[in-house]
Amino acid sequence: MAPQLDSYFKQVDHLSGSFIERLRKAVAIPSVSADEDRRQDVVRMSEYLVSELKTLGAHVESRPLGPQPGKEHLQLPPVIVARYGSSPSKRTILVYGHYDVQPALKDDGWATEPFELTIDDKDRMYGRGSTDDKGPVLGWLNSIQAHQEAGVEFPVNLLMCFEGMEESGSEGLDEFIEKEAKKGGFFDAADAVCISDNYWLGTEKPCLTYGLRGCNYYSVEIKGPGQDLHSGVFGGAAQEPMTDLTRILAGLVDTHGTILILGIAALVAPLTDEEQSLYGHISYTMDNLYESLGSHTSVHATKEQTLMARWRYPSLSVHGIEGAFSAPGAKTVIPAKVTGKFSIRTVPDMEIEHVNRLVFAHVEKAFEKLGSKNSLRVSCQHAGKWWVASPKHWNFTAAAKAAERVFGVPPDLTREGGSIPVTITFEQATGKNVLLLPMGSSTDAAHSVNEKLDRRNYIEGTKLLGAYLHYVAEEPMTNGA
Ligand SMILES: C[C@H](N)C(=O)N[C@@H](Cc1c[nH]cn1)C(=O)O
Ligand SMILES: [Zn+2]
Ligand SMILES: [Zn+2]
Repeated sequence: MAPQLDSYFKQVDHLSGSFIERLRKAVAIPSVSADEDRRQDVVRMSEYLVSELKTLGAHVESRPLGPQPGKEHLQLPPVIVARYGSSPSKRTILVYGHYDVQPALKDDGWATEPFELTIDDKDRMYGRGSTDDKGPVLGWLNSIQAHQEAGVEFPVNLLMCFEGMEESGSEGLDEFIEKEAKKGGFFDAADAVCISDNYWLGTEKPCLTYGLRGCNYYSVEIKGPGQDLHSGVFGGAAQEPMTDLTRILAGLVDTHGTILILGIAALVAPLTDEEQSLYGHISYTMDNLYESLGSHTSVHATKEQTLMARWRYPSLSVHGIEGAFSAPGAKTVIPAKVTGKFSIRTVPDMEIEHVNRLVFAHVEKAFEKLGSKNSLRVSCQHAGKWWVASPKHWNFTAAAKAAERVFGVPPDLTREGGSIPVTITFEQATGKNVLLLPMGSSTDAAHSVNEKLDRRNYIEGTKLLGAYLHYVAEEPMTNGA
């Protein structure tokens, strides 16, 4: 099956040095979507992709999305759409990825410069965006190049959609996808969708992923004094926003991960016996978790509880406080205005608006109980829905064959604790099956300090993406295709 794959694999190995250079150039562009001052870099990253895709002979368009809602002085970064091949006799696969990254500063605790790809003696390639999501996005480009240089016919028509706001709620993308999925739109011809933007459960075994949690992201702003104050002069005389905020944040979740907001637990779909029986078969150990955590500070004692906590139950994380004193030293300041940030990862059957109502009511009641003269504003910054699909589709069968061919083991079927807000939009707008096909491993530290992608995952992952397209081309037209 898929007889030309060996030539393709050989060419990927042969080109591996230039693929790493491609990633090095991408990591060097600090395309942080959350930072207004970096918006030009996000645009520069889109231009880099356009130029690479044009060199590969793809048809490419950079589509503007207009001003950013709520920050009208800022233009949203463009969506890059591209097409490689348009043969009526081939299947058409739509792939999505994002070229923006999470913020990163060397002072956060990085061992190397975050925007310089640094490869250590174990072939770990450190750099912001290496695994999330520049490596996987470039994997598709690498795959095109290796086919060309190996003289192997590209097995499908490839449609690409690369966005620059995923780490900031995929602003503007839902409407774009809905429009382009309609008759005559750029994505109209898609037979299935593939997204490479999540991670293996461990470090050795590949995964195919059929579920994601959603994410509702909140801000709680508390303000009182007209400006920051001297705590010696005003401490005891002024009501302090930081005191109010920390008390509110402390009442959201307990040490064991239980969400303390009334009504949240009741929204979660009950666990069935059938679902419960799935977890024991997954190749995962508590040691895998400890390795990813870099510690033994887990909430749960067993792998089943841990996987369920990550995939099928909600979690609440407190992320930070804007306006609070956070530098080294001992500044005796009373901050005048502070904004706490927290998010809830949502699961079936939690609806975005219902969760919002419960959160707002909880925070407002908690603030009222404090009897403070300060003022409160609570809002949802962005929200994306959870997604669970059927893995019994030719799209998944093809990916499973590809994973086994490249890595020599059948992949695990997993869900993912993170969120990719547009996944459900692609599914609903195109009416086609969506597969998540991760490249990176559980130790990659996406969003954290020292994010990395192992050379093996990048190069074998490029083989995986290409092999998947070959097996897609061979799959019979069943299961709604
Ligand atoms: C899984 C994916 N690579 C990812 O990191 N997604 C982000 C998206 C996000 C940001 N805010 C809300 N969702 C994530 O899961 O945090
Ligand atoms: Zn991310
Ligand atoms: Zn991502």
